[in-house]
Amino acid sequence: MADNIKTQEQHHLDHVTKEIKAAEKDFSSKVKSTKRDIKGINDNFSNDVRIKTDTYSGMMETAMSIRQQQQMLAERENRQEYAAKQLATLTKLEKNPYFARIDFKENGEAKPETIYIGMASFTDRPDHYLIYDWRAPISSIYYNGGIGDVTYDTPDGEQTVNVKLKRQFQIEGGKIKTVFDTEEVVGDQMLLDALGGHSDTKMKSIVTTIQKEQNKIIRDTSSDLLFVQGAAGSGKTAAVLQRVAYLLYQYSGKLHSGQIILFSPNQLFNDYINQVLPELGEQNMVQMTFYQYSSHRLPSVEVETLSQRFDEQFMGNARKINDIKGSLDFFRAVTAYANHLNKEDMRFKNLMFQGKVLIPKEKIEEIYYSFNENYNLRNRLSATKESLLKILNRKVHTEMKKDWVEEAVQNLTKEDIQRMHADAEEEIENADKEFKFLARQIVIKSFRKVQRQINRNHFLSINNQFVHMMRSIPQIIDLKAYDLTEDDWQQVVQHTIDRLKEGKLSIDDASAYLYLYDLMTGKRGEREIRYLFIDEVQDYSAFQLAFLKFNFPRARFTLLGDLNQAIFTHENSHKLLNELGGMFDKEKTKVVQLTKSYRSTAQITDFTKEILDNGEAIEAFNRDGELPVVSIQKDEQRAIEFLKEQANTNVEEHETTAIIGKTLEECEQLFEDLKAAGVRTTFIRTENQRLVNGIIIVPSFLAKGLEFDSIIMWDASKKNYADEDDRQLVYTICTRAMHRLTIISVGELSPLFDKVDKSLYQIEE
Ligand SMILES: Nc1ncnc2c1ncn2[C@@H]1O[C@H](COP(=O)(O)OP(=O)(O)OP(=O)(O)O)[C@@H](O)[C@H]1O
Repeated sequence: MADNIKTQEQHHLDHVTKEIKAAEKDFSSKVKSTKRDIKGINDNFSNDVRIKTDTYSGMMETAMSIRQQQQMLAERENRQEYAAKQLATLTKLEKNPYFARIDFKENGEAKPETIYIGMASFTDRPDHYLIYDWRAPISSIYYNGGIGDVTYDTPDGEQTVNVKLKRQFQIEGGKIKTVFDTEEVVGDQMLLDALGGHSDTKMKSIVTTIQKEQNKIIRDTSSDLLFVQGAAGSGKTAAVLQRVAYLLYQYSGKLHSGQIILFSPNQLFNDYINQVLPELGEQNMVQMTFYQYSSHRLPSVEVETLSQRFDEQFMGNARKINDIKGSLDFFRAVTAYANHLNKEDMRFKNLMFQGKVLIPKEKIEEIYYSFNENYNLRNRLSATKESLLKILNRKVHTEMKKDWVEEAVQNLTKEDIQRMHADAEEEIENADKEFKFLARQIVIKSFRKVQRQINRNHFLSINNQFVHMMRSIPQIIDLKAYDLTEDDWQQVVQHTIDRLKEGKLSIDDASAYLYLYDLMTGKRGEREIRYLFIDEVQDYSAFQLAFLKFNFPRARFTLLGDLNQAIFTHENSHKLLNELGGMFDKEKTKVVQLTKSYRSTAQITDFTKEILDNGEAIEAFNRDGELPVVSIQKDEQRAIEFLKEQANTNVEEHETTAIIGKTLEECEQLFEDLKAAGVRTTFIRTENQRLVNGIIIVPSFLAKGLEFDSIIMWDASKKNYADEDDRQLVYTICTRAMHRLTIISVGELSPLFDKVDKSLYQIEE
């Protein structure tokens, strides 16, 4: 790049920096002055508010002046908050104001216009933009095309401009480090620089190098369902996080981060991504795992954890039944079953008081079915509750006459009695009335528990209902279509019942249980949430997705997945797309494919794609590295020795290294063995831990969505990965590597690597 261009650009940068600094000064003094104002208002509160409480008008005047003070305070606080936010943005901008410049001509205009694009917009006077936010409509030019005609979306429809110049910058500490002009969409060189760095325990934003396909995902505002099917490392997670930032910008003032929810594969992943949005100047959305969502709603049930789910082997009939439980057929069956409860079969529990039946379940059932057919489950339940509360009220009188109440009245202390009167403000006329008053208070107080039980639907017997539903399924679903007999089904149901008796549910059963409960109680779902994201959607069943749709009825869905990385649902995940089709309006469904893999070197991507049966479509990004190493060692001791050497090399080269084992137990053993061999590692046992630098050991099911400079796959032997079912798991493990992949096998290598061309890796024996 000619020096004079760099000089000119530095000149421009100096000017922009100067303006930013001036604005910073301005906002900084605004923050200070509003702080002073707020302190002043608080200090002078008693002086400024004229307290007059003698007369009605005096009281009114006092109330008005308090209100005025409060309004003033709120207004100053808003101003201070705004100024502080602006100041924070400017401080960030000052360090790195922009990363690109575009010169373009709009239709019919003679002179090209120049814009600079950065992390936030900045104007030195109204409507005079020195920097455009990367999310502004015009900034799409940068992501959508190279030199020549480029089309982008504006609030008024599509626009085409003719791009004359596309310039990219790397700026550090107010100085331009590099400038380069490119003809491409986003230059490979810039992407190479971004991808060539070392991984971190926290994911970073990709704003400067967003790819065209990713930009489509980020800026989509028209789909109710956006389904992104992308290869490992194709930037699904990255795109979705920038999408959240985009939506918050686009709908600023109307949408806040609490209305966006992200379902992620595990807690470790949540921790890994939680810096991206703050880095982009936005707040994090709500993040949870499906397990957390289910177990939070079922506090008295132990829902199967990730690790337990992973260890569960479904064979033969159990597998077919699991397929049913995850299907849309089953979702519809639960819905149909709940509908029939409007007529019969609702299960109830007695309402108890002091160990005795207060309102028997037969009575509750009678009330429940006394309402006419037009009632639905929701208003049938609320009408029943109303009746039960009335009955409870009527029972107060009878209960007051019981011995225990008389005794309780006699045992009341003076303070108790005073307190009861203070609450009720009733006059004492004579001893009899006084006794009745106190007895009534005592009964009402002890009935409160029953009242709470009524309000919280505790008279419904969800466990019995769930069991009854499971038993009734053969009448609703044609089991033959799933190659199962009724006996097969009832056997598995018995297992579920036994589990439930111990207070446990599998994650699939928990979804059905919750859905049934929601229908029984007429729950309408969480209406606040406007956008729902699911990462690693291939590990969800169609049932779970339909359940989430039911629970978040006003949310638009963005689903990200890689059918090749289904580690829980296996082959079944391929049906998912079809089933999804039925849940959303076709017109408002968009499917985007991302085939280029950015995470790994070309050598690693070329190797990993051959593990798959249908990996041809995956395209490696042109970043060079070493060939993956496959090391087959005779016995465990030699394998540990090799592992130790490799781990030491990685540490010397400052690479973050993850040793990924298949199961938790295997990792535990390896951790002990390595400790004995003098290798320091951190063992990630649960998803609640944090990622740390250095060497970590992590079980395969917790490695989802994560990445590391270097991956060592531990024990890729035939005995460990014999099953065809493990193909996707092996692919998921190997694709976590950015720069280096080492596969160690104790004994014969898994046949899942048989298809990989020998020229794509280096073998060490
Ligand atoms: N446009 C881009 N510019 C720079 N880096 C990118 C870009 N797209 C993706 N990356 C990087 O590639 C890596 C993989 O991205 P990400 O984790 O989002 O992929 P993914 O599709 O979610 O992968 P997986 O399904 O394997 O978990 C990350 O380090 C991400 O920052």
